[in-house]
Amino acid sequence: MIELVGISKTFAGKKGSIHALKDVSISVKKGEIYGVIGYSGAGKSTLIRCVNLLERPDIGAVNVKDVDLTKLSSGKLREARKSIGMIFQGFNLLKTATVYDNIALPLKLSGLSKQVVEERVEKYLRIVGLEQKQFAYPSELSGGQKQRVAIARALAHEPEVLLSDEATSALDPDTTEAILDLLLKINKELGITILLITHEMNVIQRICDRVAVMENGEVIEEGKTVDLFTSPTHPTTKKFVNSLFTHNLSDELLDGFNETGQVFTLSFFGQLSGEPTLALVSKKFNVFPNILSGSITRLKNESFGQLMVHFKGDAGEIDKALRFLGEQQVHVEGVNGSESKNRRVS
Ligand SMILES: Nc1ncnc2c1ncn2[C@@H]1O[C@H](COP(=O)(O)OP(=O)(O)OP(=O)(O)O)[C@@H](O)[C@H]1O
Repeated sequence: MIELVGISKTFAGKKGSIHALKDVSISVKKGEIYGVIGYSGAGKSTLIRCVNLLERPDIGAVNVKDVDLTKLSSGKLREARKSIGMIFQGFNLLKTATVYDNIALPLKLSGLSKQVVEERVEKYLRIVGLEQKQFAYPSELSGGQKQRVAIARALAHEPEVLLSDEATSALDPDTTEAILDLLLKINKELGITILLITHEMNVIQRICDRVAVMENGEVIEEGKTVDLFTSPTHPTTKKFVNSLFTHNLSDELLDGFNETGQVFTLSFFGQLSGEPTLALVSKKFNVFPNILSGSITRLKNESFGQLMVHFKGDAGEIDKALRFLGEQQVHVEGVNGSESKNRRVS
């Protein structure tokens, strides 16, 4: 549905040129929710703005529905953009217009009849759950309600693709959850493909099928969300994944545990808890696992858990236990407090 092929973008900065995007390629399939995550300055905004050519890449192709938008005349580009909706962190609503008019005015400008405009506004206000607020002004709405209006405005053009530029970044956690649920509903019920950018791993975790991690204008890791959670390879990806799990154990404590055994984080996917597997470990091998901390989180369709475990026992037995865990699709990493050295076992 969306294919960015080898796009690069350079801006002229005060201290020289800034390479915001360096040979970036991503491919978003029809019907999926694709997330791009990165820290500030990674190039996410530039990337998403290239998809509808709000920003024109210096080189590379921007294929949407198999048409390279960079090759289109301005008239054809205007037409092609109709299939791409966009929502923003700051909502971008007209302050002097009611909720109804915020959605209706762009439709009228695109030449739709009065009747179609009315039908669309009503339909999409219903979908975002704001029928009661049609006569309100943006200043009378909460942040979440403003974002719902912006979503209704984008959907009212009946796009096939929705671009979301940090749409939940200005919202509190509960409102973020509600907006993410709405995006899931839009994706599922209306079949709209969603490409979003975010710096929050919980957004990726909750709704994305696939994800690209960006740093310094490059995609440093890309794949299914579940794979990124279970086996992140780049240190930045590991940092994002670990941001969801707080084990709250001091380095001193971990060093102490490592003197009396070995500490590992075990990542479980698709099982509610790792405990049955650990019970098996202690039964099969001469190893005593002691859970130090743990948490379970939900990905879009499955659960993902992480346990920090202290293994006591003979080093050879611990190695056998780790091999066994690897065979059970449990990902294991050694944890050294003060050295924060990680050892991937499987
Ligand atoms: N119009 C512009 N002119 C000059 N430099 C720009 C412009 N837009 C972006 N940049 C620079 O390009 C780089 C990538 O910026 P971009 O906004 O795409 O990153 P980001 O990952 O979205 O970060 P943030 O989350 O802070 O917006 C940054 O160094 C930024 O300063």
